[in-house]
Amino acid sequence: MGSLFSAFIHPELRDIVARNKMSFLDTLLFYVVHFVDKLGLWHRLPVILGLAYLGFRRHLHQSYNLVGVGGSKGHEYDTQDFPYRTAAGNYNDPDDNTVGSQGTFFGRNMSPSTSPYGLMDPNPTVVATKLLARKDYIDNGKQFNVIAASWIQFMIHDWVDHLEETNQVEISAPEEVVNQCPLKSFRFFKTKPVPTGSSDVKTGYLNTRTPWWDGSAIYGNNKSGMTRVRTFKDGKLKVSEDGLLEVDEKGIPVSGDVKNVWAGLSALQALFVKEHNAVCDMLKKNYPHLDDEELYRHARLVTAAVIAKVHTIDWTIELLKTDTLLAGMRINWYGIMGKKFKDTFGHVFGSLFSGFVGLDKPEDHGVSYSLTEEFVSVYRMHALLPEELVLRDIKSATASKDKIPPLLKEVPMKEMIGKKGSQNLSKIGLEQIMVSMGHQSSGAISIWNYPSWMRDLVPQDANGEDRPDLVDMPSLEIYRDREREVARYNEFRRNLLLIPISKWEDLTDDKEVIKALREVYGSDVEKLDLLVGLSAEKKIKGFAISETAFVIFLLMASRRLEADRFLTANFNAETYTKKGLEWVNTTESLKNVIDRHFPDTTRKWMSSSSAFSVWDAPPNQKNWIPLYLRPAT
Ligand code: HEM
Repeated sequence: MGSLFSAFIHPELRDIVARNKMSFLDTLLFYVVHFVDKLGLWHRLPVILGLAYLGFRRHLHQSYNLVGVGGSKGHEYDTQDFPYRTAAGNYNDPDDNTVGSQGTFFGRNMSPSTSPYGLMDPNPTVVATKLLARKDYIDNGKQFNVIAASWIQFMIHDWVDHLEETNQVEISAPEEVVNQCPLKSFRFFKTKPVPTGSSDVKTGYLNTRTPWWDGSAIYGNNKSGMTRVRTFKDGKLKVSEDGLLEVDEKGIPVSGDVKNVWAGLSALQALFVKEHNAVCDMLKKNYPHLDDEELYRHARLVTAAVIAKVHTIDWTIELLKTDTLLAGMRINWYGIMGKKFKDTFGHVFGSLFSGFVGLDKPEDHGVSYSLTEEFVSVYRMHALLPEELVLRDIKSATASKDKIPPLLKEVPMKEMIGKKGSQNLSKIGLEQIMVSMGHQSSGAISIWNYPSWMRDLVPQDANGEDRPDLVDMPSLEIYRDREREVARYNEFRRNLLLIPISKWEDLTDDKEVIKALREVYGSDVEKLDLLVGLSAEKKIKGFAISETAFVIFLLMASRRLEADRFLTANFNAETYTKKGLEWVNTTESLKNVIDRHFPDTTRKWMSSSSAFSVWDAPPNQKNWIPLYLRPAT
């Protein structure tokens, strides 16, 4: 494109455009996107124009922000031989049976950081103490509740975790902050670097969970994990009589993933075990000839798709509460013609019209599916967690007009994690914890809002056993991003074609925050750690996360759907069974799932439209203007 146009591009983005060797059309799209960015305009546009912007932006990221790590390791196969989700996530991608299986490389959304700063520059404990540690609890108002916080941990435990080394590192707090650090020093295992055998990204890291949206947080990530959770009768999973997860002789829950669990996560695992078992009952009734294995396989497909759907058209639209995102997420699932059209005519005219789900074949945009380092980094959302769980009394109270159950007690979060958390959960019960979490606002993703109790946390290993070394989580998270060569904030933005900041005032209007940023990073905005930048960034109205994090979501949320054979080519009655597919197609929200297992609970205790907003929030008002014709929210 001529020099006339390039003069208008932010100087630091010119290099990125040149490095990416963009095609003519893409350069044009980039100009449009960049022009809108310069005016800070996209989220203020009417829905239809906002959607066009997001479509252009996503297209650019699909072309320039998918970096494969490690290359192809597997082989082609006949997909008909594997009409089910395997225990370790292999045999999903038709071209390579290993793609997305346990132990494969994390991909990247950009090259590893070129930052000149060292691993300890500045010391992670200084960053954590001065910029992350919670001062006064900031919550999310009525928008997002503690179920929503637990939900995203439930998803993280489905998607990602890094393989560690066996040798440890130690971080010590320097004198300037040591008095404010509950741990003067702490030890942890390094992330294990593995040679990729490729010349572009030479070292990579392995994902110990299956990155597909396959419900591995309840089904396990390999054969032994799967065997542990199954009853091998009628396809069902183990669940205890009180409806919670079974607990083994060591006091550890029996579930697909038990690392760093707390009661909120175990509750969601239990709820979806119940969902799986209910699907098994339904299938057995309709298809009495199916054996245990067949029932298990179909029920897993159905339950995993329900989870993916709840996340896409319920959780995400509460996280990013604007009409444009409401439209965008529904388009991802149903297409622009909407649910009624798709229910009537099936998947026709491609993804724009009918959504990703049910596409003829999976689409990976030329890069084998994986989740990425940058994806993990933007999901560092521990600030969502409160200091205490506020327990509500649902037994003695009768339903009040405002549907708010009386407060029972506040339980410190430390009492709700690990084995102690399991014991406490068994006293509380599934229904009570769901209602309690439903009525409690989650923490806001903001500076100075990292849970205090996580500064001396007892982590659990993959077997659910307490680790001997306590960790300072916010410091550890700063170290992790640097260790895995994830770009720092400004480089991250540039690589996502977002306008970088040139001074602290570009990041935030808060003078106190700017003062603290200067104290830690001086005037060097390039040094700013990603997690701090994501927490400090001015937010778009209605967004509970930063715009920078959102751009990774925009790319990866679609990818999780469109790259998966079981949500595209095999999302059909033959693979799921007719009744199984109907189950997915008639479940629209977490509320539907809760209602199925606790028929009275939401009627009695929930006023809000979504189970992810605080339950006493007023329901969404009917808006008579058709969604696509609405002005900006
Ligand atoms: C009580 C609840 C939770 C506890 C006890 C917990 C604890 C932990 C621990 C100990 C780690 C490993 C740190 C390391 O060695 O690098 C971790 C990683 C992580 N957690 Fe949490 N967490 C909780 C909830 C959440 C929530 C609500 C989110 C929200 C998205 C979340 C997202 C993550 C992510 C993205 C990682 C990085 C995974 C990786 O390195 O691959 N966690 N968490």
